[in-house]
Amino acid sequence: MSQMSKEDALSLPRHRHACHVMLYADTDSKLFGRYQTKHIVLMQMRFDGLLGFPGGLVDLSKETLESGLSRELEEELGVALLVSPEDHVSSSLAPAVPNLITHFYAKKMNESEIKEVEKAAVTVAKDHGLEVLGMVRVPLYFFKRGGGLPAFLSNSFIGSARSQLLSALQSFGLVSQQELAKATQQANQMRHQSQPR
Ligand SMILES: O=c1[nH]cnc2c1ncn2[C@@H]1O[C@H](COP(=O)(O)OP(=O)(O)O)[C@@H](O)[C@H]1O
Repeated sequence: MSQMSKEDALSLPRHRHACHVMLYADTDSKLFGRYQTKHIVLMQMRFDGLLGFPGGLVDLSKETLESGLSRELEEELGVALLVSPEDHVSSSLAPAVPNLITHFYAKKMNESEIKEVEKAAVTVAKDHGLEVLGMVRVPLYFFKRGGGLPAFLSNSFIGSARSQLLSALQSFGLVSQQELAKATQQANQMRHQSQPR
């Protein structure tokens, strides 16, 4: 991923710009009544079967990065979520799409706000069942045989969504560096094992 500042990205004349956001919250909920889950992180299953973050292309002739992202969120999540310039995390050239810059944001909410988003995404969001097949929570824990975060990371992701997720989990302190290294290593093994022979 070739990162650049938001200002440098905005000064490139012929590039298209896409913005995506990681919504997250702290939680006390216990899985099976026993395992502390600590954090909620939202991603979505896209129409193409790939995992990604909510968001999309913005039109800088009509809107700012943040207002374009809020418009996309309204369509995909069914709620008007304000994303501010302070929520910006990184801007990068897209790995496989020419002339595309992806801007990544992260917004911390509380657990009840996240639940409202999940509810609206199913009930009122225009894109539900079409461009977006469903919101998913990222399992941030480990179970035996690679269950949890390693299994989640062994799925297929759109563009740089997987590396955006990994760097955000680390920089916001949601998963330790050591656990992330273990998760990516196990995920790679799982991907390898599931290749057709
Ligand atoms: O979660 C993501 N992280 C990084 N890049 C993404 C993510 N989702 C989509 N992209 C990239 O951004 C481009 C436009 O995104 P998206 O498909 O969400 O926009 P659209 O709904 O406006 O068409 C995609 O072609 C893809 O390369």
